[in-house]
Amino acid sequence: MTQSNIENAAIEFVEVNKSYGDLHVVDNLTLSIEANEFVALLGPSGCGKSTLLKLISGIEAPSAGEIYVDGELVNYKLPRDRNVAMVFQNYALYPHMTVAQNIAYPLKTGFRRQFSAKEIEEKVLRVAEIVDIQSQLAKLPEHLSGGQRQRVALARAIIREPVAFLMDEPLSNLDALLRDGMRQQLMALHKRVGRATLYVTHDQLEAMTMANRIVVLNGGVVQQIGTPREVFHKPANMFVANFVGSPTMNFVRGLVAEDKRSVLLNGGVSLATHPMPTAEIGQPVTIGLRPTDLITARNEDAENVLTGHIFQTEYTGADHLCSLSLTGGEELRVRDDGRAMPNIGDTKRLKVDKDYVHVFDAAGIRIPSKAD
Ligand SMILES: Nc1ncnc2c1ncn2[C@@H]1O[C@H](COP(=O)(O)OP(=O)(O)OP(=O)(O)O)[C@@H](O)[C@H]1O
Repeated sequence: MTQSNIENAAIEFVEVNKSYGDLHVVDNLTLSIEANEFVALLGPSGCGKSTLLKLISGIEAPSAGEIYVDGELVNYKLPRDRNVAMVFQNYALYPHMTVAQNIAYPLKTGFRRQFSAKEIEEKVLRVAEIVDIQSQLAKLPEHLSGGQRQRVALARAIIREPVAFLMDEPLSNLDALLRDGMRQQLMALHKRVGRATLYVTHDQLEAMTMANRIVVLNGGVVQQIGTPREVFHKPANMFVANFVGSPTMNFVRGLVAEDKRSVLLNGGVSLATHPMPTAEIGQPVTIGLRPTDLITARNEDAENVLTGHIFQTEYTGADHLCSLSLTGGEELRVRDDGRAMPNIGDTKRLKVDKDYVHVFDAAGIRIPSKAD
């Protein structure tokens, strides 16, 4: 088939595989990205994120499967004939060209060569204004800051009016403060330009704050595809649970109780969960509790309460992270929601709502509950 079956998909992968020799880098990926959608590819170094962008742009060819851009099969198309624009981490600007020449470059090459000099000048000015770089047009890239170079790279991508933007860690060369600002600018830009964006990052905060949907990858295998809320609140497995969210989720061991609507931790504490019809009574499980979901229990609270001693504290400015040793011997990190300085050796009673008790089986897969 040379036409995609899915209406409105800007990019579509159908059963795509990619190997480099014996190394399997993309494992049977099927994914469709709508026009206007902002999708983050999130995963650790080497999990195959950049490879996916290279497959769409045509820098690499898939070992098997089909890739569609704007409904058209592109497997056999040259990179310059695929209407997508890459934005790289290192900006990839031409050092001997001015900012204006860099931005204009895509209009003078490939299949968009039909513009007059005046039209090009007008378009350059228009996109330079979109990214607020219009006062720097005559400069060479070496005379720009990192943030300004990144905006030139964006302008050069926008001027092509592509079906999709492919962004490979575009903010990772910027310092933390600039990155925060650029993140907001990129989101505003996405709203304004309104094209499908596939955004590669290993930074879960970037993915959570910017994306409509997140594809979590590990070792070339999709772990979960979902909205930021879905991957945060209903992680499909322990990899996702651990990779998304900061500070990272705590994991403690336990068993499924007889009612299949609670778990028993080592040390005998019982935590209520939503009903888990597919769980087996006595099944060994790992229980995931986010440090931010454990709150100080009130005196009258008796259910879903954990007690432990503080053995370490970390001050973050906004709050304290306390490491606790529980009565059953397990350890937990918790965000201290009080203003007072916690002390080593203090006893803490913590309460967790059953909505926030995540249960995983021995293979690390989420045990679904009736609330899922
Ligand atoms: N041309 C190539 N030849 C052989 N192996 C490659 C090639 N390109 C990438 N790889 C390997 O494929 C795997 C995935 O690489 P990829 O660049 O897609 O990872 P990534 O998730 O983008 O990582 P990072 O965040 O570090 O950029 C890695 O193990 C990498 O070493």
